[in-house]
Amino acid sequence: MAFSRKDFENGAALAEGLAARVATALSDAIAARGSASIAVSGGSTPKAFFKVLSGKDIAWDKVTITLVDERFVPADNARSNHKLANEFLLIGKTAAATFVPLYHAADTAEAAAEIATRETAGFSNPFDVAILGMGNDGHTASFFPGGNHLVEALDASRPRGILTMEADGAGEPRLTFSFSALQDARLLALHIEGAEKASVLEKALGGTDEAEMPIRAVLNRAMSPVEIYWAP
Ligand SMILES: O=C1O[C@H](COP(=O)(O)O)[C@@H](O)[C@H](O)[C@H]1O
Repeated sequence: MAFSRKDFENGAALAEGLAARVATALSDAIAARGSASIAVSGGSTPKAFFKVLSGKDIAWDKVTITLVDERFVPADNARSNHKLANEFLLIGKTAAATFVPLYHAADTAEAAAEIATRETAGFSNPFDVAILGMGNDGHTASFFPGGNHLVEALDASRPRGILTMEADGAGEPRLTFSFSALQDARLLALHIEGAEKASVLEKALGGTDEAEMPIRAVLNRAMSPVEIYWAP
């Protein structure tokens, strides 16, 4: 288990701190390899972080952005993570980046996952940056407790790519990067806010049952150290 935790006074300070860390990681990647890749989470937590990151003065035209996970819904759906990215991240300077969605208007989520796996293969090995979130049920990405493909999704030996996931707590069918594709990101961060998420994190750190709390896979056996960013 390798992790560090940075606590901030409030969400605004966290957004500044995490955006500065990510901007430096992306700039370092561009300097070293000529391009950079980042996978970001959706949900309600990342909005302030996205806004600060979108103002960072880096070579966004050399950056590819995708999502850690997505609902099987089009980008105009209120629950789409792509819509969240459009509104809070792909604005300002970040608009020069290339965005690669996970959702595709295929007949099935499985068909969309195959397309997304093909379209992300060129820049996800490994990601320069992956920013994970965590739900109060201990899910991260779309690794949900009770998920129909949870075992495959958490299998580190599985080829990196996108899987589908259905679970009682997930709402729509989901598309998610595999654990294998996220766990070796050069910068692997977990962004959580609020007292409840702090308690969920403590519980996760106190056990090993990944079926109960899939975030434990990341905390316990990711290849990269996990940098935890928290604010009340
Ligand atoms: O379903 C999702 O939820 C998690 C956590 O979201 P939050 O609203 O509690 O911040 C998120 O990390 C994931 O990307 C999203 O699809």
